[in-house]
Amino acid sequence: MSYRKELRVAELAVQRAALLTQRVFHEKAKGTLSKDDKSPVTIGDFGAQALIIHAIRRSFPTDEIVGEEEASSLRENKALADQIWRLVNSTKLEDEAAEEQVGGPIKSQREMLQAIDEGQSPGGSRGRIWALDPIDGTMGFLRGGQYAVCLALIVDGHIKVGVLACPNLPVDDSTPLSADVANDSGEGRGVLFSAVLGSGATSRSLSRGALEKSQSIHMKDVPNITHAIFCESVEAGHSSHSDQADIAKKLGITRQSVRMDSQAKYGSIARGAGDLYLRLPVRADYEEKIWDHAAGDLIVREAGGHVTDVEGRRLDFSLGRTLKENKGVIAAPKAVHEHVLDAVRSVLDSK
Ligand SMILES: Nc1ncnc2c1ncn2[C@@H]1O[C@H](COP(=O)(O)OS(=O)(=O)O)[C@@H](OP(=O)(O)O)[C@H]1O
Ligand SMILES: [Mg+2]
Repeated sequence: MSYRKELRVAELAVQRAALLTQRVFHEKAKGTLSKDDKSPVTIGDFGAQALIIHAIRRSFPTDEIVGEEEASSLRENKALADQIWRLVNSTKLEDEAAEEQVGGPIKSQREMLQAIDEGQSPGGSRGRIWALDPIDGTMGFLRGGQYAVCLALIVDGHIKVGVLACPNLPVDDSTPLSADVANDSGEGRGVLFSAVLGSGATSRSLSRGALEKSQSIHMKDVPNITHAIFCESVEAGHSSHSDQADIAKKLGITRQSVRMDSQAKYGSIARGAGDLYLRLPVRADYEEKIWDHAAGDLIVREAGGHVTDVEGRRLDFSLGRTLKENKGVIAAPKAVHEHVLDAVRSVLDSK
C-alpha cells in the first residue's frame, strides 16, 4: 500500500494543528492545567488534538486513535473550553482545497469536545491506529523551547506513516544543531518531517506544509564517533543525564550534548543536524507512551537509522498505549548503532 492519502491528510492535519500551537506559543497565558500525572497540558494541546482528530475522522472514520488528551477537565471549566473553542474556530489552512482535505471547520464547541474524547483507543496489535501527541514536549513549549506536533499511523502493530511538525526548528536542514530558539520572530523556523514505511523520510518548510515540495533527508555518516553530536532531553526527570554522559564519555565524545525537548530530537538526527539520540530511563516503572515515539521512530529509520531500546530491540508499538517496558531509546545511524549499544551495555553493566 502506498498510504498516499494517509500521508497527505496527516501532513495537512498536523500543519493546521501546528498553526494553532504557534498562536498559543506567542501568548503569555497558555491556559495551563495540571493532569492527574502532574504533567502540564495547555489550550494548545487540547486545540491541536481536536483539529487532528476531526481530520482523521473525516477521511478515515473507522480508524482508531490513541491520543494523549481527554476533555473531562474542559467540561468542568467553561472558560477554558470557550478559550479553546475560539482558537479552534479561527485556525484554518489558507488553501481552501487543503482545508477541505482536513475536514473543514469543526461546527460547534460540543463537536470539538467530542473530537478531543475520540482519542481513547486502547491501542493494540490489530487494525489501523493513529498515535497522536498534539504537543510533545509541553515543558519545552511552556519554556519557549522546542516542541513537536506528532502523528503516526500504526497498522497491525507496525508504523506505516509518521509526521512531525517542529515549529521552532530551523527550516534549513543543514543548520548546526543548537538548543536555543533564539529570541527571534520565528522567521526561518518551522519544519514538517514525514516518512512512509519503505519510501524514505522528507522535510519541508512548515509554513506551506504539504503544499510545498519536500526534500529527502538522511542521517549523517559518522566516520569518527568521537566527533558525534548527541542530543538528549532537557528534563533530568525524563532521561538520565548522568548515564548519557557516561556513555558519551565511553564513546570518546567530548562535545557537550544538545538538550532539547520533544521528538524534535528524532527529526534533528534524521536530517543529519545531529548524530545520536540517547534516552536512558530514570525510572524503569515509568511507562513511555507510544505517541511520544511513533512518528520519530519511523522518520529516523527511514532516514537510515536504527532505533532500539538499551537491549537492542526495536521499540514495540503493538501492545497498547504504552511501549513494552521503559527500556530507553538509542537512535543512531545504522553503521554506528551497534558500537553505541556496546557503550550503553558497558556503562549499564558497570552500575
Ligand atoms: N518520568 C518520565 N520519564 C520519561 N518520559 C517522561 C516522563 N514524564 C513525562 N515524560 C514524557 O516525556 C515527554 C517529553 O519528552 P522529552 O524528551 O521532550 O523531555 S523533555 O521535555 O525534554 O523534558 C512528555 O511528553 P508530553 O507529555 O507530550 O509533553 C512526556 O510524555
Ligand atoms: Mg503532549
